[in-house]
Amino acid sequence: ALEDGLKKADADPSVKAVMICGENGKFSAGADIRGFSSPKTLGVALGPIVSLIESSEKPVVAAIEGVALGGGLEVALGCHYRVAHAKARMGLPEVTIGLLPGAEGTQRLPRLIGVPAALDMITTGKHIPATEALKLGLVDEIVEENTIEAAIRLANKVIGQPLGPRRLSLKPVPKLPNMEAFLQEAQVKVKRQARGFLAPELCFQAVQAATQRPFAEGVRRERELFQVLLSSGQAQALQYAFFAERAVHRWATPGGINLLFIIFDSILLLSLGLGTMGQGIVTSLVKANIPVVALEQNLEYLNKGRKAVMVLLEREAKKMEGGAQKLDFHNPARLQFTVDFNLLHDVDLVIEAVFENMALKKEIFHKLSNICKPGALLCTNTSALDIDEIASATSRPQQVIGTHFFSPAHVMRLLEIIYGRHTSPSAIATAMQLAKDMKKVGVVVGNCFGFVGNRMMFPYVEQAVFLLEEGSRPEAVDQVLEDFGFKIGPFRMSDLAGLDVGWRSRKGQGLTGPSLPAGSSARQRRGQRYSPLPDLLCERGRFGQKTGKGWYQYERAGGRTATPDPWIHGFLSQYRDTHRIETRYIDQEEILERCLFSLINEGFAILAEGIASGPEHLDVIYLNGYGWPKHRGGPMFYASTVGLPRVLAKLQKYSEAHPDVPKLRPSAFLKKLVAVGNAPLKEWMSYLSRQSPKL
Ligand SMILES: CCCCCCCC(=O)CC(=O)SCCNC(=O)CCNC(=O)[C@H](O)C(C)(C)COP(=O)(O)OP(=O)(O)OC[C@H]1O[C@@H](n2cnc3c(N)ncnc32)[C@H](O)[C@@H]1OP(=O)(O)O
Ligand SMILES: NC(=O)C1=CN([C@@H]2O[C@H](COP(=O)(O)OP(=O)(O)OC[C@H]3O[C@@H](n4cnc5c(N)ncnc54)[C@H](O)[C@@H]3O)[C@@H](O)[C@H]2O)C=CC1
Repeated sequence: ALEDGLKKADADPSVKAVMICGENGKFSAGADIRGFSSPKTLGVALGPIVSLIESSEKPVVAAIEGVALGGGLEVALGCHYRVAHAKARMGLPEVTIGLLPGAEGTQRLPRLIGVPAALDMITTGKHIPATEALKLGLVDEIVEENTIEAAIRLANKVIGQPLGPRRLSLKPVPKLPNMEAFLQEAQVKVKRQARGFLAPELCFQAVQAATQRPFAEGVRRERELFQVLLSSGQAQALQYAFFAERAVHRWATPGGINLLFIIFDSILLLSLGLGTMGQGIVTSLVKANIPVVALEQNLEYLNKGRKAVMVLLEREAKKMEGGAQKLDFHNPARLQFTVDFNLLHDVDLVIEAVFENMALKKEIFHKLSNICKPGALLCTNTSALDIDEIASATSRPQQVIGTHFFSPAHVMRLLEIIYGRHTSPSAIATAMQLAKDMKKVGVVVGNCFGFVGNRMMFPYVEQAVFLLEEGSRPEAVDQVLEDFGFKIGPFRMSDLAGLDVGWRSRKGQGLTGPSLPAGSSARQRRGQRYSPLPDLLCERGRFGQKTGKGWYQYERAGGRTATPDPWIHGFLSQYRDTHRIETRYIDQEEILERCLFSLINEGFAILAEGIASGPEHLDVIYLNGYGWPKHRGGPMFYASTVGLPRVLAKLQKYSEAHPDVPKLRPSAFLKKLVAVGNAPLKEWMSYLSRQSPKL
């Protein structure tokens, strides 16, 4: 249609200029992402249309409202002038779906805004606001009122002016005094951050081509690189992740009730507990413009928490400087700190984040139930405790729900929303809306120990520790998983989070410490293999980064640079001697498969139990809360690319070698999916006789 319209306009002498706009206040979100996997649309090329726009003999002005993303922005780059609404956003996000701007964008953008800014936009895929676009020279004008009228005004003004200087393909790429050195440094940075993710590196190469070749040759290079990415499994994984993230917003209860209309504008929210999590939660709420009261148990904790929150908010305010939105956190109507429980009367929603202790949580929920107004929703940030038991301490279990944030809560996007036996649909809807307002990804899951994310994480960490017992080292295991794409491996992660957290939980479960029955075997608990290694480290005061020693050593307590620790190596070999374990060489494949396949196996068990609605939910949880590499699409998608028969065969092999490790025993659901012929991921749930009874 664009092509037809342009040709008509060119042929009609009464037409003096052309304005291109979108419908309903949006310019364009780019290509239809679903189209990339459909052979029908592969033949359609946008590049030649962009060239056609640029070569028009009549001025073409883009009127950008809402978004101009991907192919949409490339269309705008073909226009001779660009007018944007002040609230519009622009970007070339192709890299985030595993591609590069394939309609000549990598060649035009550097010619317009220079190599550093273009490289930044293209390799990160970030959306920039119109104000920034104006500063960069990406748009010619921004307006507060009617963009289309402003674009028409501009078009009328420029009729008759020479178009040559406005055709980006004819412009040289602006020179940098040190282009060579700049590009080298930029490439190193892109590679370091990409960790096996192809698209940023190929985006870089396409922009580099713009600096080295004439426009037409640069376009050819862009096309070649685009084809490489298009046929890579990584692009498919990222596009799957894009739609999976949107699919988790569509949830329904068994009766099909779906309520998502709760508005948070005037809600007063209470955050209870201002420790590590409370601080991040309060920061996120203020950022989301939700009035909040933060409550602590005494003035000492309150002042400590307030200070930490203020530091976080100052930092956030700095990041937002120059933008349209301001953080309003000095206003007591927006943020209050208190130790006065009487303020609970007025709040609409409470998020509890006190110590992880069932008796304390029950005591608090009982109090909340007595004090809060009848409609108030009571949320708990517990990471593993039973939501139903917490709800049983209240007279309104239908209004109790788990809202499991991830640390640091003002950064991590995931919010696991845990539905108890009595939780009402409107409570779920409210929590989902809260996630949306906080710009987080809410995923509704059922209630079980560890919920979804942590429950899948337990076998992964367990395998990592077993591998140490058998002969590996923390740095070897971490390296394999970091090469796979995780930002940090399990041991670095455990040092960061603090080994004492798990130790406390294991003591609570009677797996170690004074409550462990006398005469228990060192490496067995309840008939299953158990590794006391993490407990032994804790007993020696090695809690990780906070104490300067854990699975690694650090420069000081609180230090962040992990160095392999010879003490650990000696300790491990002594441990193996004590327990008569023969040290063996463990290769990378075994490390990867045992850690990942045990996690995936747990995922199948979760699906079969109806704790999550589908594999996409598990993948969204892992992509947004656990640093699973995006270009691998999440654990369940990854399993589908490896092939379920292979996952099953490997689990069977490892399970036979370690019969006392139940988490390696293949789940019945996985076996069933293999038996029906390696069903594709989209069909998995149709092989369960009862779907999501808990949702
Ligand atoms: C002709 C082929 C020739 C190819 C030549 C190469 C051209 C290229 O260089 C390649 C490209 O353009 S690739 C596409 C680049 N564009 C993007 O990545 C934008 C992705 N979308 C967004 O960021 C947000 O949805 C956005 C900011 C737009 C809106 O966010 P919201 O939070 O308001 O809404 P969402 O819930 O995200 O989205 C609403 C519904 O729209 C669907 N959707 C959005 N963008 C889409 C897109 N580009 N393709 C297909 N579906 C898309 C989205 O899935 C959601 O659907 P439902 O969940 O069913 O409602
Ligand atoms: N730290 C983490 O990475 C994550 C923790 N969680 C969960 O979040 C909750 C809080 O954890 P953290 O913030 O790490 O703990 P924390 O120990 O840093 O903070 C807990 C805070 O609760 C306050 N508190 C205790 N009793 C109180 C009472 N009666 N009234 C008001 N405040 C009270 C304490 O003074 C303390 O400031 C726990 O349930 C934990 O399992 C969930 C996700 C991640």
